[in-house]
Amino acid sequence: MNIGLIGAGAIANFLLKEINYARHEGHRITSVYVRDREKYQRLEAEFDVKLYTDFDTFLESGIDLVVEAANVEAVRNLIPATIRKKDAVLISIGALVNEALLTELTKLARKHNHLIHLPSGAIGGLDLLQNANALGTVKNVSLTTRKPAHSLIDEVITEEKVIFEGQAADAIKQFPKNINVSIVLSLAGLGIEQTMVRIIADPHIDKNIHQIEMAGDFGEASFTINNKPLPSNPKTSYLAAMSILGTLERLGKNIRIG
Ligand SMILES: NC(=O)C1=CN([C@@H]2O[C@H](COP(=O)(O)OP(=O)(O)OC[C@H]3O[C@@H](n4cnc5c(N)ncnc54)[C@H](O)[C@@H]3O)[C@@H](O)[C@H]2O)C=CC1
Ligand SMILES: O=C([O-])CC(=O)C(=O)O
Repeated sequence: MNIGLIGAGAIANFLLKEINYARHEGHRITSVYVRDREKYQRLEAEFDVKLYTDFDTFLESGIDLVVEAANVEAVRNLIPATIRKKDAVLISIGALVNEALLTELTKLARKHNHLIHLPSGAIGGLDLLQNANALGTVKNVSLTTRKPAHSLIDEVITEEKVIFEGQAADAIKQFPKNINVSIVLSLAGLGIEQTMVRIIADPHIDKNIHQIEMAGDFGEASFTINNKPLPSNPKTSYLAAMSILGTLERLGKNIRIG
């Protein structure tokens, strides 16, 4: 499968190394869409890819699927055109807090017979949540995210500080680079208004910690994910990048788990 990548930052570089160097069977990144060709020119030789700054030409470059690893604006601006022509894997899932965009993408995917894959990113438990809510009987879902203070705020603090408490709908608007996980959790469960989020800036940790609690007629479940950050962008967890790889690997399988 020839993959087209949007973005050339921390997650994109992880994917280029893992897919094109390790030569994952059946997958290869062949095209990368960037806004600044000069800045990323070295990638062409390093990973044997072609860079594009024109999005239509990128979409027509012989790719089978698009992976977005850029930001929420890129999802808003580029994925409607993508989904008319290709399947897509999105990681800046926070963009889907916009219900009009979510509806538009759902309609386009159905009309053009394409799939939108939303990897579980830096969290887990989404299979359990969807199963537990099969009868609509999950009552509460909450996420507490704790990150190193410098990833979240400019202020220097010596004690941990709760910097957000409220609905996922508002959390992603205030922290679009840090809490995409709250939106995939919302989409898997109770929606953006009923999924409650707390964000804590902690000056004493070096991991991105996500704690999920859920309760309903099925019982209760809780998950804590202590994520190592990606060295090239500590806001982003290593697992988030790996979840795209995992999603791509599962595409070709005839047995689906979960
Ligand atoms: N769902 C999840 O669990 C997670 C999602 N994320 C999200 O993944 C995205 C990528 O993360 P990183 O690679 O760590 O960020 P990064 O900041 O290292 O890289 C983003 C890259 O995208 C490029 N970019 C931005 N807009 C673009 C556009 N319109 N077209 C082409 N390139 C564009 C930037 O120039 C930059 O090189 C971010 O939106 C981040 O918030 C990050 C971690 C977890
Ligand atoms: O990588 C993480 O731990 C979570 C993150 O940045 C996001 O959800 O946007």
